[in-house]
Formats: sequence, structure tokens, C-alpha cells
Amino acid sequence: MATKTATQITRAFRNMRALSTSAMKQNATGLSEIPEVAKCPFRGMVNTMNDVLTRTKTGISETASENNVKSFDHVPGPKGLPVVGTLFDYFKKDGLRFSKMFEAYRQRAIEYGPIYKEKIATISTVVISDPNEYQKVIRAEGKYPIRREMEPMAHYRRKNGYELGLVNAQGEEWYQQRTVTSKKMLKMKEVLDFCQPMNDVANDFMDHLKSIRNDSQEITGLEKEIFKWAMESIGTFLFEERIGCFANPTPAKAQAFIDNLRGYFKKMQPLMYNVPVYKIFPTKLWKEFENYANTVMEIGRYFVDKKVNELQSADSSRTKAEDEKVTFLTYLLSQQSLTPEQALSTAVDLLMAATETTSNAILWTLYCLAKNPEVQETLYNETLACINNEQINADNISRLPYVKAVLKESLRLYPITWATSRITQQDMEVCGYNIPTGTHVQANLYGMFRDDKLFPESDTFKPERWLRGNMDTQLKALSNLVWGHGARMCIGRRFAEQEMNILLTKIVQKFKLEYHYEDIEPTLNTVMSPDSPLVLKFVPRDSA
Ligand code: HEM
Repeated sequence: MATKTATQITRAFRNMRALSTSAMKQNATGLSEIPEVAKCPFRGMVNTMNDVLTRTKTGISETASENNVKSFDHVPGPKGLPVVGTLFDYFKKDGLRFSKMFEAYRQRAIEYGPIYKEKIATISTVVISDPNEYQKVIRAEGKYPIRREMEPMAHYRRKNGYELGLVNAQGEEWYQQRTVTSKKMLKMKEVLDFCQPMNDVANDFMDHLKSIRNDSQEITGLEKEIFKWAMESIGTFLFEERIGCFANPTPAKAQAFIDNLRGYFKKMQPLMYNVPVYKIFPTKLWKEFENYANTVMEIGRYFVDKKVNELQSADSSRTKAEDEKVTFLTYLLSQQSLTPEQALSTAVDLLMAATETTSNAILWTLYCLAKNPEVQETLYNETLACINNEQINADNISRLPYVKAVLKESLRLYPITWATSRITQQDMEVCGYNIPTGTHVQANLYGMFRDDKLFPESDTFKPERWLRGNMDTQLKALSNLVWGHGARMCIGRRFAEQEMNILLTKIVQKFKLEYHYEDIEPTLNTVMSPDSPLVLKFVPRDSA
């Protein structure tokens, strides 16, 4: 892909500034997006279902029966009511809960088997709990895999005239953004280059942890602290400079971003499953979500704009767009295939996607380690033997198989993204049923990960499962699924694994973790999070 000249970059910066400051005005006019908002909110779903019904009533079921493949109509599942489907099952006293959808999927799979279908209000889904059968979906996803939109997020962006961003864009638009972004984010060398900044952030975080422990060596409000680490870490990648989240007090903008982003993900969860009335009139929940979203976008843009301004005011003759080592943002802006608005949306998307995910993954891992002291000791001994007190770098990071196994095992027990999502783009057979084009299909990750047949003693934390020699190909494929699959797999995976490995190594080197309270259960704030505050004791290993 050709890079732009310095003049073109300067023009891109200028456009970017104009765009970001006029974003709200664009919302008001919202020329390109108004028709989308004006669409019937249920149209997409009705179309998909009609398509499915037409196909099953006509050619497809005949073909299916010819090949001994049962028609889509026969896929088992809860019946539900006309229009609302099984929605009311989620409001019954002691019934299923939107905040525990992973458990609902698991229970349904136990009741209906490796494939079932369910319609919850406007969402129709086919859930697959057999990893081999799900491979058929993976193999058929094509060049432009379609993941179901995160509807509240996409609706907010359309309504306000923002680009959909990498997470929600589809087809050619998605492909362009993905191609540009993956060159920096999925290339091992590019990510390994960030070992040093990640070490620096993790070292500072160790000092921060020491300073915020109370007299009992416990840290309360650990969630917010870990979130700061995640934000600081992605900040170094996007902007190649420190945001300063560990300062006392935390910079107001960073603190507001953290608080609002958490609220944003929390409110998105119930909006995703309920009837999307918010598309017609703003419900209380929608307004709360919108408020959080406004602040998150505003602050996300502030960080991006700040960097853009700095780059612009630097001597343009020294702009290093042609060089290999430029900030991620400079790189994005230098790409001809991205509009400045797309570059900006992508950067904000990454800032958002990186924080909630890695912070929750780390929280779960620390919880598992604190509850399993023998695992903690094995991990500590590995770090002593393999890297001692060296900084983690491109060479020695591969010498830490146990830390990787610990992370995999935590994500197995607490898969923060607990199900995958694809819309099929061709008819296919799965578990002996015909699945027509346009069907929303999901892998029941939480159900698979807690299945004793796939993972003996599945509720037990055993990182050894993931060590070379103990792992067969099926297990390996399964561990990867927590990052999604194929061309649309998590773009931040390499970045996330590296920063989490570095942080975990440093934490076990410095502290023994203890947990002395009731067990914590998972709940969904869009990603799987602890349902109550996690209070851990950080006991120093040395006298430092
Ligand atoms: C524990 C950490 C994380 C987990 C478990 C995780 C998991 C996932 C999953 C399952 C998907 C959907 C993939 C698919 O549909 O096949 C995804 C997509 C995505 N993730 Fe992550 N993620 C994590 C961290 C991150 C980080 C650190 C970033 C950014 C630096 C990030 C950025 C994204 C983006 C932009 C997408 C959309 C990609 C696309 O549609 O092309 N994620 N992630």
C-alpha cells in the first residue's frame, strides 16, 4: 500500500482536525446516515427470518432431505411466543438473565444438544456447542466474514454521523480498515517492538500497586486500577507516549474516560438483547448509554486530536511517514485507503476495545492465581528460572510457557468474550441440519469450556492442560477460539497477549496474591466481568 507524502499527511491532519471538531455538527446533519436511522429497526431481522423461512419452505428443505440432512425447521430449541420469542424467559423470577447469557447458552445446550436455535425478541441465533461441527462455520466464512453488529454501538454511531469503525463495519469497508490495521497489529515484529514500552508501563504499575495498598496489604477498587494499566498500555502503542494514568490524582480526562467506558459497556449489555425500542424513542437505559457514549467518544477524540496537533506542529519536513518507525496514529493517517474520519474511528475503537477486555482478563487471572497458590508458585519458579529479573524482551518472552498456559486457563474458565458470532454466507450442513445463508450462528464458548467431556474437571483451574505435550489439536484450536477466528479474529490478540504476559510475570515476581472472601461469579458488562469488587492481598515477595 502506497504511503502519502508529508504534504498529504499535513492535509490529512488538517481534515482530521476539521472533522473531529465538527463531528457533532455532522451528527445534526448526518447526511449519509439519516436513511439508515430512518429504517425500521426490525427490518434486518425480519428480512433474515423471511429469507430463512422462504428457503426452508422451498428448495432448501428438499435438498436437505435428499441428502439425509434435516431441514432448518427441525433444529431443536425453546419454542417461545410469536414476535417476542423467548424474551419473557429472561424476566421470570429466578429465570434466565441477560447479564448471565453465557449460563443461559450452557443450560440450553444441555437441554437441547450440540445445536439449538432460539429467538429472543429480534435476535435469532443458532448456537453450536460441538467444536468439530463449528469448524464447518469457520471454514465457510470467506473473505469478508460478517459478525453481528453490536447494535447499540452501531446505532449510536450512525445516529451521530460517526464512522462504524473496525468492530462494526462490514464488507469492503471493513476489509480496507482491517488490512491497514493488521499490518501493524498482527505482525509479530511490530508488536515485539513494544516489549520495552510495555515493560515500562508494567514497572510503573508495580510501583503504583505498592503505593495504593492499605494497611492489610489489600487493594480495594482493583478494577479501576487495572483499567488504568490497560489504558496506559494501549496509549503507548497508539500515541507512543504516556497518558499518565498512574499519577496521583489520575488526570481528569483519563479518569473520566475510565469511568464512562465502564458505564458504556455495562449499559450496552441489556440494550443488546432487549427489543430495540431505543431505535424509535430514547428509553431511560438508552439515554444513560448515550451519555456514556458521548463522553467516551469525546475523550477518545481528545486523546487522538492531541496527538494529531502535536504531529502537525512538529516540523513537517521531519514527518517520518515513509520511515518504518512512526506512531500508530501517524501510520494510520498516512494511508491513502483510509479517510481521516476512518483513521480516527479506528484509533478510538482500539482505545475502547483494548481497555475493557484486557483489564477483565487480568482481573480473572489474578483471582485464579490468588485462589491457587500452588499454581502461583510454579509460575514464580518459571519466571525465576527463565528470566530472573531481566526485562522481558523479544528473545526471552518465548521462554515462558507456563505464564501463557495460566492466561489460557483463565480465559477458558472466564472467556471474557463468551460466544462467537457469524452470519453465514452460504448454505451449509451443521450437526446434520441445513443452515441456510443469512443465519446468525454462534459457538457456545463458555459451554464448551465448561464441558467435562472436552475438559476433564472443567471447573478446576489447571494451566497444565495447555502445556505442549498435554494438548491435542482440538484443544489448541479451542483455546484460540476465545479470540474469534479467521480473517476477523481479534486484531489486538498479539498486543493483548504480550502485555498481559509481561504484567503477570512482573506481578508474580513481586507479590504473592491472596484472596480471603466469598467466591466471585461472572456477570456480563458486555464482556465477562466479576460480579462483585475483587479485593486481593498483594504480599511483597521481598522487603521492597
Ligand atoms: C483478553 C483480551 C481480548 C480478547 C479475549 C478479545 C477477543 C476478541 C474477540 C473474540 C473478537 C471477535 C473476533 C471474531 O469475530 O472472530 C475481537 C475483535 C476485536 N478486538 Fe479483541 N480481544 C481482546 C483484546 C483486544 C485488544 C487489546 C484490542 C486492541 C488493541 C482489541 C481489538 C479488537 C478489535 C478492533 C476487534 C474487531 C476486529 C474486526 O472485526 O476485524 N481486542 N476481540
